[in-house]
Amino acid sequence: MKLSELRQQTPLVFNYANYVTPQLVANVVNVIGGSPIMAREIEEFKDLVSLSDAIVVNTGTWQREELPATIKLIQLANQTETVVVLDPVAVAIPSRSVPVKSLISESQVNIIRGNAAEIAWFADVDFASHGIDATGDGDVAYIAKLAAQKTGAIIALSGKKDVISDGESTISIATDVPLLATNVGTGDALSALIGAFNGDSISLDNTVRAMATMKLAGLKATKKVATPGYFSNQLLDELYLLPEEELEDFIKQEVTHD
Ligand SMILES: Nc1ncnc2c1ncn2[C@@H]1O[C@H](COP(=O)(O)OP(=O)(O)O)[C@@H](O)[C@H]1O
Ligand SMILES: Cc1ncsc1CCOP(=O)(O)O
Ligand SMILES: [Mg+2]
Repeated sequence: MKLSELRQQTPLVFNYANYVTPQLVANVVNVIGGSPIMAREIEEFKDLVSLSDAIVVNTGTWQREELPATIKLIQLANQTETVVVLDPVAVAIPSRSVPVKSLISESQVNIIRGNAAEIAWFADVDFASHGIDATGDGDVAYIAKLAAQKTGAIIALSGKKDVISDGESTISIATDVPLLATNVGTGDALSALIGAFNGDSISLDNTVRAMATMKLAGLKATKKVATPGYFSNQLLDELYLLPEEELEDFIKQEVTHD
């Protein structure tokens, strides 16, 4: 959906969040115009999925014992055709990849949002990482396309260059906003934004719009502040104030089709 539609429809975004960044994630959903809710009680899933427009599963602080509940959550979302976004934090670390493999084989994730190292794991390509961060170099457009073909999900690969691919079309936004990488949780918040923008229907365009929203708000914040602490607050303000026309112009100028 477009930004004005998002602000009108206030999509309810159910975040199965990590315990590091839920406040930032909830605020980003709120200031853009959506409505966040965080939960992890299995008894609540049926009600919450029936009320939600998007489900965002972040495995950042996941415990292995949560796997059956998470599969159940995604299966419920699949039954109601509610979009599911997966944020597979540091999935390339071998012990973390085991439950993610089960999750994607037993339930259908519609969109996977991760940094280049996380997405490279789905593409079966080596890419250097350091904990939650991607540190390597590689052909990110190729990696995103391959990951989309292997998983059947839309891939939203974030970094200096964002790439969105469904395995056929591949789209890039190469806008460098280094301060976005200084705040832990911008990736998690981006995944929730992707859920919000895809709340009415799942598409490459809606995913591009969400990625462009974070880049443009970050770019605008960078023009006003220069350090990470102020940047975090300014980013929320820029998301809150973002004019739809500016976003659509930014997309026209910055988005390239590979
Ligand atoms: N080096 C960078 N230059 C510009 N933007 C970046 C850079 N690294 C990350 N971003 C932006 O920061 C946001 C979070 O992405 P990323 O840091 O890749 O996720 P994660 O926090 O999950 O590793 C995205 O909007 C992405 O475009
Ligand atoms: C530090 C940390 N540890 C586990 S999850 C997490 C936050 C990850 O946030 P992001 O993926 O947005 O950088
Ligand atoms: Mg991340």
